[in-house]
Amino acid sequence: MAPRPRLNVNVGVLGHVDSGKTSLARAISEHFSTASLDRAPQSAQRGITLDLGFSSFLADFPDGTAPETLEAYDGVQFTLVDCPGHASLIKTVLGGASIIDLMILVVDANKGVQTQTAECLVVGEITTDRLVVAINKIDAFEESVRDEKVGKLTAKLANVFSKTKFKGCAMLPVSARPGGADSQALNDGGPAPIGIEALKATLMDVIPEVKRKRDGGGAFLFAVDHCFPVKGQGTVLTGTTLRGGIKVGDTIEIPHLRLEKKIKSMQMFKRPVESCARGDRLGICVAGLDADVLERGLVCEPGSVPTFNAAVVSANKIRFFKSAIKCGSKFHVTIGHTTVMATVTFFGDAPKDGQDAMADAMASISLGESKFDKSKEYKYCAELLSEVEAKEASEYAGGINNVYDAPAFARYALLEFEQPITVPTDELYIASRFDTDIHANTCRLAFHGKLLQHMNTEKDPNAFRALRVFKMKSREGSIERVQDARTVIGKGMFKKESDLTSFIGMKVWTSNNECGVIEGGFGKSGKYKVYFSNGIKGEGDGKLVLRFKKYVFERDAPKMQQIGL
Ligand SMILES: Nc1nc2c(ncn2[C@@H]2O[C@H](COP(=O)(O)OP(=O)(O)OP(=O)(O)O)[C@@H](O)[C@H]2O)c(=O)[nH]1
Repeated sequence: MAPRPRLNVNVGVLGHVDSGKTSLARAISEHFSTASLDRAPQSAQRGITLDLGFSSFLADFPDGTAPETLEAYDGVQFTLVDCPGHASLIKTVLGGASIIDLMILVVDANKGVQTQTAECLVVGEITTDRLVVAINKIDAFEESVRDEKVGKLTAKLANVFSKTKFKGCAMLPVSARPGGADSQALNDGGPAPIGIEALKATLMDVIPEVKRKRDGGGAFLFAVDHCFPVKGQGTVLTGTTLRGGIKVGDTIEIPHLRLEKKIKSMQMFKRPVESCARGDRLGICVAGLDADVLERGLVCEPGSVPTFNAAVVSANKIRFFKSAIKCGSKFHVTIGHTTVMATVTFFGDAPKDGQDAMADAMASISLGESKFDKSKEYKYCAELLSEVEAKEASEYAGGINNVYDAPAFARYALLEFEQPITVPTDELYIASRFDTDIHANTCRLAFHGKLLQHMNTEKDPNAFRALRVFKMKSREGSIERVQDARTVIGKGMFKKESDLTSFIGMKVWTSNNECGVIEGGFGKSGKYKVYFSNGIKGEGDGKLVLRFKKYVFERDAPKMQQIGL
């Protein structure tokens, strides 16, 4: 009989430099190993170090307390992903974003919220629904005042978090390493960590949620965090299954190398397995692969990960980012394990047909946060988001966007990458500014979102034709005379030499809000005929307004330069 699988829960451990992330990850694992010393047969399975930055512990259900729903599993394993410095933090966390089930945000009790605490919080908001705050180093407070000091800090932090989607999240005081580096390690008889059991009990709350999340299909996708040769066997790729599953004998692809390999064997927690599922930590063994060619990266079902150099994305500003974000500027865009420079063009939702709807749409777009350069990007609208997976776009805007307390902030962007990238098409991304001119103590994460549509202009020079991003334009003229009950002759909108052909069929409004259609030119002086199918009741003040769309990517779509409403 095949061994039962083990449910794996992935926990990102994030926080400001020196807040004690590694000490905490170690304390949780060490504490467990120490506690399990008298249960020798299992101890080998506990506190296994899976890879640099990855450690783990087995959930401990005292006899009879394991939920029935977990019967199909051979226990629950928590994998702690200790995220180090800032740059790698984003890569590590985004690389595994879809598998991080919850995040422990470590806050130094003596320092409170620091710059990177805020950055980590942003990463958490983007990538996970569950957050537990570990207020570390509480040993630094005298025992007589500890409760009072921790209480005050907790209240302060609760206020900070109340503005995020983690409002009301658990906050637990801990000391991962009482006395700090100067004290003896626990193994050497040093003081025991404080608050670890309570923290672990809180982590256990997430188990039912994780179980539900694991039932996901899709093409196999695997985030490799380590690659090494094993003598006589082949090359082993260790990592986390982001989605889908595979079996021994299946073929996998390393997409950025376009290299396909057959799976010889697989291991989970040091035991051979025949298949795997979403969320599993796994070692995949293949033959004939040079371990040096792949350090971190993706493995997928052959052909399921495309290469492209431009993408339409949803875009949400990160509220801690203080510099201007402008159309045409460049950002570092991190998608999975890939970071590449991209030029960005922002645009908003397309207005609905009709004048008022258009005014509404423009107004809601301009309600966004003030640091965007309003003179430019607010004028851009996209009409084909329905063709650009609008469903996903709206779901996404509805979910993530609310995090930022700016419901009207939903917008989209075109990212033009400096090099082609090979990443899954439904990934999250974060755009950041790592330039030196931005001082390191400000948030460098500028905006984020999800890939909606990808394009490869190297392969298809007309790729932007599908992307109908436009600016709203208007022209004003006046009624020269009413020709009959349904037709007026207008003037003052076009020059004598203008070619009116592209304006034929476009809608024109009177100041009474009656709508007619340009039928064609009239005479040779730039005059035109406007036909009102319902008849024209009155001239109003005699003004005629033409509103039309002018396409932003006209260089690629000359025929779509402008279209009337
Ligand atoms: N007093 C005290 N010191 C602690 C505690 N936890 C960690 N430290 C000390 O804080 C320092 C930083 O701890 P680390 O665990 O390396 O912190 P980190 O957040 O992983 O650091 P980076 O990975 O470099 O960002 C070390 O000197 C630890 O010994 C604690 O509970 N109390």
